[in-house]
Amino acid sequence: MGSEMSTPAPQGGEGGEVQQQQQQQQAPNDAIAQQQQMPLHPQSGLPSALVIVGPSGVGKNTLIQRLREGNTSFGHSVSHTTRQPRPGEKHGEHYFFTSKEQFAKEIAEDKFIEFAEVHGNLYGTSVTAVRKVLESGRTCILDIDVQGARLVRKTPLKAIFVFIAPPSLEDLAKRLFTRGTEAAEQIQKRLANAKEEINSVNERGLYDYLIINDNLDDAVDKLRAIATRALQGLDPEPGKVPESVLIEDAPLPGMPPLDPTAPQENGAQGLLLSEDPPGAASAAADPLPNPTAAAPPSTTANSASDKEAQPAVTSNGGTGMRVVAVARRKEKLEALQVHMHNLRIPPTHFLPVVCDITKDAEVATLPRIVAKRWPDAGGVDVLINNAGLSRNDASLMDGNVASWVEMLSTNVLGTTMAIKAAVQDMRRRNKWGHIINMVGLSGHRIPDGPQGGGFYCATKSAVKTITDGLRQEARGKMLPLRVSSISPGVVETEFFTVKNFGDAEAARSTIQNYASCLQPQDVAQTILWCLSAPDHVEVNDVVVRPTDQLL
Ligand SMILES: Nc1ncnc2c1ncn2[C@@H]1O[C@H](COP(=O)(O)OP(=O)(O)OP(=O)(O)O)[C@@H](O)[C@H]1O
Ligand SMILES: Nc1nc2c(ncn2[C@@H]2O[C@H](COP(=O)(O)O)[C@@H](O)[C@H]2O)c(=O)[nH]1
Repeated sequence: MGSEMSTPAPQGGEGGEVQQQQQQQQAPNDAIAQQQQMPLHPQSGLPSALVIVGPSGVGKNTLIQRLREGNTSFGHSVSHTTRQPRPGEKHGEHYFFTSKEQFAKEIAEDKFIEFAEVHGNLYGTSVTAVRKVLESGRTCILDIDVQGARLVRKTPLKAIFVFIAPPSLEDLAKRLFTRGTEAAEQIQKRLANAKEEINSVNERGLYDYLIINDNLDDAVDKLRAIATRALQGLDPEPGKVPESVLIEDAPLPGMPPLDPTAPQENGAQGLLLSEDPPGAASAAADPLPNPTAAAPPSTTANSASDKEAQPAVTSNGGTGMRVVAVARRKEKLEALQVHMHNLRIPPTHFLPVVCDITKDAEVATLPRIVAKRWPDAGGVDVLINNAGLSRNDASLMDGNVASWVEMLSTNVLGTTMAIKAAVQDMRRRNKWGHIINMVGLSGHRIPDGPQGGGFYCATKSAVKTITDGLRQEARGKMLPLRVSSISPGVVETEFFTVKNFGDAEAARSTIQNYASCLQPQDVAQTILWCLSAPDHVEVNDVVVRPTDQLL
């Protein structure tokens, strides 16, 4: 996720030095040991510290202020910073505003438990500031960035770590702009760093709690319960950070306003999911059309990221479908978004979402994202599972196990988790739509070849069985869910490039073995045909291949 988001870690120049110095900060507790009259690691029963982390503008200070209102049990460690004070900020109250030279001197004097370069300025927590609060028998609150949290984790300071996340990057951007304390350029920098900071939630063992600061009162209540534990010196409760966390992406900035007189789509929504592997496309004989597109009410599709996805996604033209395109590669989705914009498809009808379909928590969030972005849409009515990743080092005799795992988790588990998320959304609304899985010819036969496409074919056979199994399950429960699969032969997509680990030349020579290939539009048309069948007709499987493809 978020390859464009830069990291907040210092790089080069002053930042580079900071990083080196941080690395030398092997035992920040040395500084503590030298200076302490009382230990920073209180005995059990005494208050723990509370470390609050989160991207700039998420509301950390607001929450801390609300927590401390009328409650003297919580103290705030005042940090040092080299950034300029904002209007109204007071030295010694909001920060100790310090010159770079003074900050460097204090680093050399081992004054800090942790310090880091954040958004271009230095920030640090002094031992004295923390001790001052602890000595008064209160819980000390540290409001620090991710790098600082990692460093504090290594000290003996007994603390509970809480990550505050925004409901979406869009909300975060709004908050920073509304706060109005930074210039646009600084806001862009903070937003660019936010994605990486949010990703730190997935670092095992870094945080004890995750709070999404959506409704402020709810977030304050949650923080108060955690802070009370810290005050009582209790250990954090286990399992309070989900295994994987996805925060919805912000829309692309800078799109020109749409022409209000341009014709508008209307109607259905659906998801288009695609495999979107880090490289390109795949296997022996029948690559999947990378984009699979469209459907009525709400369509979600995985692996909608490739250029080839465009015809499929844009095939919603004239059908009134609203399409959610889901893929791992943000830059591909952005290109698709620009393309849709140029086609005058309004944001009400096309929603790109970055999501790794091998991550259960991310996939499970998709219907919630659709509901939030398109509250009028109801939910997901159509799911198109396009996941189809193949690797050329996956022979059954001596293949790479990592490639087997990658194919299995993308093609089989990704598809199944997406089905579960879509079906649960349909059940919640008691509105049953259509699920279309891309099986491919590989789900029906194994092509010849010394490289061996057997494992890929096994995953596609599994998708075929899952398609049939889902239909049986729906029938058994008397649900009017329609389940179809499409089995294309060779389609000209990135499939072979991914299969060859990005080697475009190898991909080209594979494609040249075929006089002609299917184009993504051909597959998109087949999808539309399945969807257009009257309610009492369920297309089960459509095999479609280039006229001159033999096997
Ligand atoms: N739940 C919320 N809903 C809407 N707005 C909020 C919410 N929480 C905080 N805000 C607003 O968001 C803005 C940023 O909040 P705040 O200054 O507390 O963020 P912060 O995380 O401390 O930022 P920084 O790290 O830059 O110091 C403020 O204008 C605040 O009023
Ligand atoms: N590592 C540290 N990070 C800190 C400290 N004090 C604040 N911060 C973080 O910096 C950003 C920006 O703060 P702002 O006041 O300029 O908006 C924010 O996210 C804080 O969490 C510190 O002592 N160490």
